[in-house]
Amino acid sequence: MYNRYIPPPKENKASKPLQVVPPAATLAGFSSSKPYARYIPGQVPNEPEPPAPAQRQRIVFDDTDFPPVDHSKSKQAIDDELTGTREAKKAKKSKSRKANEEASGDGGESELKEPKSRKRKRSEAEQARPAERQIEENQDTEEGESEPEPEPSVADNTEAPDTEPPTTSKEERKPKREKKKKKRAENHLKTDEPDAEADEIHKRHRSVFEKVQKALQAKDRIKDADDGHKEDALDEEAAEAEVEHGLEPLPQPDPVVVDESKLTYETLPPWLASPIRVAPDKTQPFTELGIAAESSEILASRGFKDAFAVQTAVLPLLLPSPDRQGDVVVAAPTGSGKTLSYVLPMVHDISKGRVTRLRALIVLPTRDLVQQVQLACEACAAAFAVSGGKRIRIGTAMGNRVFKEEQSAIMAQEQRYDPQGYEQYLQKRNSFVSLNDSDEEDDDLDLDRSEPLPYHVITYASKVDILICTPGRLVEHITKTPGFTLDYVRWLVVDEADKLLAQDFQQWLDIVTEKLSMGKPGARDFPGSNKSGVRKVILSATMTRDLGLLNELKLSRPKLVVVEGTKAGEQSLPALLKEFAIKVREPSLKPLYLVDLLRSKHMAAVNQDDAADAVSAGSETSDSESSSSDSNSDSDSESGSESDSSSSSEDDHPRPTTIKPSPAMGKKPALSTTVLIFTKSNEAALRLSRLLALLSPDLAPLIGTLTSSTKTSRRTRILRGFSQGKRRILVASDLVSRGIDLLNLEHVINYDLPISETSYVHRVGRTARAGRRGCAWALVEHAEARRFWRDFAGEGKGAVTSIVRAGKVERVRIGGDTEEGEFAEDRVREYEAALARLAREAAGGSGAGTKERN
Ligand SMILES: Nc1ncnc2c1ncn2[C@@H]1O[C@H](COP(=O)(O)OP(=O)(O)OP(=O)(O)O)[C@@H](O)[C@H]1O
Repeated sequence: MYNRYIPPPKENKASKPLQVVPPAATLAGFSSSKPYARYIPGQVPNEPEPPAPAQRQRIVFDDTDFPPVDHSKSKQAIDDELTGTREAKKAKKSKSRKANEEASGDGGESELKEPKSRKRKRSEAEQARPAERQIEENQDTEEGESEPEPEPSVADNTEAPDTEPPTTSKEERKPKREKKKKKRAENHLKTDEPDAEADEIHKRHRSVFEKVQKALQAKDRIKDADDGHKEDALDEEAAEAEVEHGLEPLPQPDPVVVDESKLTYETLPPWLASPIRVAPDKTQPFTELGIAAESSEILASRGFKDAFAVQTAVLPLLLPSPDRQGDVVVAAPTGSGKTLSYVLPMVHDISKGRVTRLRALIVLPTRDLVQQVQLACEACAAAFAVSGGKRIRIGTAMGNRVFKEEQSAIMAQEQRYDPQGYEQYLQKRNSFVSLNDSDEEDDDLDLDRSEPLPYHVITYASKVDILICTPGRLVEHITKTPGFTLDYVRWLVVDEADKLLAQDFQQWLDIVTEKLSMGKPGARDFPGSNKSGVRKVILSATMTRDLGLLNELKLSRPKLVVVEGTKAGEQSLPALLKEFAIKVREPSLKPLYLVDLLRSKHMAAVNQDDAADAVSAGSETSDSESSSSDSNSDSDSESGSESDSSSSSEDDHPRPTTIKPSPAMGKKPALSTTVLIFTKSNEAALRLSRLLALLSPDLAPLIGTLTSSTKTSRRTRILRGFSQGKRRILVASDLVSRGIDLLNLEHVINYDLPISETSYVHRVGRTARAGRRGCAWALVEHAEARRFWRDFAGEGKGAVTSIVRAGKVERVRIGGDTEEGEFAEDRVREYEAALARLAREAAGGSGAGTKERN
């Protein structure tokens, strides 16, 4: 807020060239749509000087170019002072000139030039004075000084002053000002050195100019850096915002350079420091890796023709070999085939036995993953049953049924004739009843309460060789299921290990490792070899770097397998994944950006070429089969959705297939590809899927919603519909971000950004699996731009991402109906109406915002 003094044009006064600078380059804090004049020191015009423009000008000065002036004085006082100063200076200069002439003996040539340039400088100084005054005023305001308001501009009264009216009246201020003037005049007279006061002011000017120059330089630097991605740089506004406040950049300490190689070798144990590396594109026939030809054929018929890279490295470590074998830790990208890498050798080993005992535990964090791994186990069990091996029985424990049902599905009880044992049982029971005289019923222990027949005892036996489970349910069986024992277990697999280790559900790991450390002699012997013990296989696409957590697993002679090109702590994305970022300019209209993306040309099938080959493992389910099973499973009741966990449950599970047009739809679907949209919460997923259906009714039948509260049977139905191409859009919370294998999924959209790099890797890793192509999209709001580019994309200042990718995240402009990216009014109205309807539905109890519809 200041008054501007605009000097009248001065005729016949040569001035330094004025360069018109576009408004974008205005000083911080000076915003104007008009161009302003800029003084370029040292630049001499070739053409005759144009007359000074009559309009108002902004002038940028070089602080060395004019003498400082006390702007609090009247014009007359300034002129007087300048004359005095000039005369004093003249005298001083002629003195020094004389001295110079004497010293240099140049014959007075410089004397001829000097008056001209001095004259020009003075003329500019006079012209510049008002602007200089403005800058000083600004500084004064910043410093909190209460300098008196300057007199209104002499030259320009047309522009109303920006300043607030002063709190004291002019009459009151006048005497004060006059006093000051007098004092200054006295000082001026008193001192023999008239430049002293001027020097002081000069210093202040210099400090202001230095600040201004620094701000300009900082702005130029940022502008230069941004030039590369000018148009679509999502973070450019954030960077500009830094400069616009006129803040000087604070001095920053030099970044600490971490010597990773040194760290790796000095601080990591050898097995972590020197992993086994495998090229990501390596493949090898299963027969070359020690799998019998007969079994390999069955595997091929199920879609597993050759071993994937990670399998070529892990199988030799886990299949029987004369070497001393140890535990295996696998850190490989999403969709690289980690599941088969442990299931194959495990089933191979167990199928050599005869008796069914619990030999293997596979621990996973979610029910969906349990079901998925069950499918892989079933496929491998079939492959090894042909070569005279035992048909492996596979069970699940994940809490999707009442506990008693689960108990009887994994444990069998028999009555065995044993009079002596029966006697002992009676004694034990009597002492137990007298000690715990309680009527309390505990349904969970029903199995234990079964009465033996007279002269018989009850014995328990495992119904399954492999138990695939969630950690919580495993602990329940260990503590509550009679006869459930880990004594014979010789395989422990922890998949999605970083998640399971970070969240120690019911101290599951302590309980399990304790049980595994005990055992009867010979119970853990591997058939056909002299080896004994528990083999541990630990896997994740985002393996933890926390040695403390890894130590809890009590690994024995571990080996680490990683995919080439990654270092300790890095997480690779699938090689055929392409990533895109869309700038959301108007966050309140974000759903419209999503609609536009779904409608854009980018939402096309990306695997059409190889679609015919892509029918994946075990995808025998035909459309007719699936539609009949679909109608059977329409009930949302959870109980009874699985009759026997040890039997094959293939019909209940989604099958990865290529996209087929659904006969039910009978016409070309509104979307030619498949999309998984991630939101930040269950509620957000439910709301977005409803909103999407309201905004694009033709997409409504294709949309499915998956949240952590979706019942298992409904979840299964939705996933099956998706893999059959009936549903093409899944809106989900992070529930499905880990492990879930939807082979026909081609696009992942991060509608809400994930909370961490790890979460980003798992989310986008739902596509581009098993050597197929896929695309990941992120809708990035302005406020999220910095985090997205730095943490996820690994671009820009201070990028610290641990994500390793083949390419770069591409910027794509999508959203809006006009050139400028604005949405047409009718679309905005339509959106607002949809929102209002959503609100009404939620308030009216139809629960659109919270209830699952699809
Ligand atoms: N050798 C193979 N040949 C063909 N397909 C395979 C092979 N191995 C695995 N697959 C398929 O690749 C897909 C991904 O495998 P899998 O689910 O094991 O990946 P993953 O590495 O565990 O991924 P995530 O880390 O996301 O859990 C599955 O559909 C699986 O059937």
